[in-house]
Amino acid sequence: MQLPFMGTFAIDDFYTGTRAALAGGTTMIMDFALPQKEESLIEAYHKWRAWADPKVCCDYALHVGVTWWNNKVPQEMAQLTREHGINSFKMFLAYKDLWQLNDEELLEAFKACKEIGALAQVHAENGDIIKENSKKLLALGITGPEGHEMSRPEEVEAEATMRACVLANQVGCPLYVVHVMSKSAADVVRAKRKQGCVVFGEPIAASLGTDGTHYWHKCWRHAAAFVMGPPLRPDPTTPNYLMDLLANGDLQTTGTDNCTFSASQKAIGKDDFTKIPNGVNGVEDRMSVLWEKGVVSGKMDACRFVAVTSTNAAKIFNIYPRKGMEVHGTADFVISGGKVVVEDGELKCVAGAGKFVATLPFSPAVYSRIENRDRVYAPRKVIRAPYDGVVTAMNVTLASVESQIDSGDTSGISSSQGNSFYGRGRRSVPPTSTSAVFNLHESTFSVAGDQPCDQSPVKRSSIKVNNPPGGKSAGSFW
Ligand SMILES: NC(=O)NCCC(=O)O
Ligand SMILES: [Zn+2]
Repeated sequence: MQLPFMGTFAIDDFYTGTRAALAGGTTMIMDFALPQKEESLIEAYHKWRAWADPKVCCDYALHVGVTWWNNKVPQEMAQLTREHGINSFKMFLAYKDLWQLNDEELLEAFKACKEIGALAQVHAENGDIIKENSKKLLALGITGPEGHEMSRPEEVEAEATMRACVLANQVGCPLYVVHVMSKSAADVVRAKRKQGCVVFGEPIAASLGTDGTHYWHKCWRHAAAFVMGPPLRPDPTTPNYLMDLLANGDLQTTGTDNCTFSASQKAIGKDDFTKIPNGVNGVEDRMSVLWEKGVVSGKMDACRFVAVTSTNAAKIFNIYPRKGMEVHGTADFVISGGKVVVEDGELKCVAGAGKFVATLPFSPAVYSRIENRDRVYAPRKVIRAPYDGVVTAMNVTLASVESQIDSGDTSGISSSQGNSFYGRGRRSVPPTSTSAVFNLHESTFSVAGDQPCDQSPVKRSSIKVNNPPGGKSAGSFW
């Protein structure tokens, strides 16, 4: 609501926006407080509270954006979590030169979230690629809304989604992917969840209800109305696909990213698609779109509808159980905070009646698995008896080794020296043990065939290793 963005302000403010939410059956919203570069996160939070508190008609909470990085930012994040009821932070992989963080900053932000029990959220698109593609398209004379989608196709969203999942997983941070707009990005979320990552995916009313073919509409005003980031996808099977994933549990919640601009605001970009303010509506329509495309279509039952529109988000953002709502398909009556605010289609909401809802850190729905993983997968050292054999003296030269061998004194030479590059021809070194038994568990292993501790008189032919001991790994270690 009223987001300052791309040279203007989103046209829904906290009054009209929350009024619309209630009219559609939504009794609490979560908005984003997004600091400008270098602006204090705490100041941005207070600014949004001052905008919202006198105007909201329903309850609301805030996510705060981490739109730039220095060593003060994690301190402010911790303070927001401790003192101001913020338990989620949004990081942008897009909007280069405005809000975009690089990978190093993302890692720091993810580490900070984990430390304070917050949920990391990402806007997943590769801003560097978008910048490059936009330049090319504009140079080709493609200035209309279709250029918006062409500059940031599915792959650009999927890459950033994958990168965010990997970075977050590497530091054990739970991740929430906002506005999942494409089949490819949804597939990444699904695959990462199957691999055990703690990641949640949120399609929105727009991506579930319509598609990106509108960007090619002949009426500029019509096409521009659909411009948002990441874009709606021209593949018309996308909404059904996302709904199926939502129905079967691969995606978890539904948002809107409600960020509306009038036609005249969109027209800031009438000659250049990169200047069209990004954002679409949805806060009033979300429940109806979900009911129609989710339940009436037969993809999900009423209980799953409640879960994906309300309960799952409440659990993830640690404000469950606190809300209760009975629905009859459309919002004939809406009760918010014990008061009837919609009765027979008539809105009876009051500005300032909503209250700020603090969100506490370490949401059990998010952190119980993280804590379990940390405990089970914690790196552990192998407990073993100390090595009590010979240790090679450092700075041993070839000459000194050879003179020791010639004199028959091999006590100071480790077996690895004996079989080193220089030692290959000297198999006449007398074995210190006559046993031919070879304990692979206690040896190091050379794919070249020679065992560094091999003192058996039996000369072995080379060993071809197709599979390393312990099996193959998908990683790079082997
Ligand atoms: N999504 C969008 O186009 N506008 C709102 C800002 C953002 O989250 O990207
Ligand atoms: Zn976003």
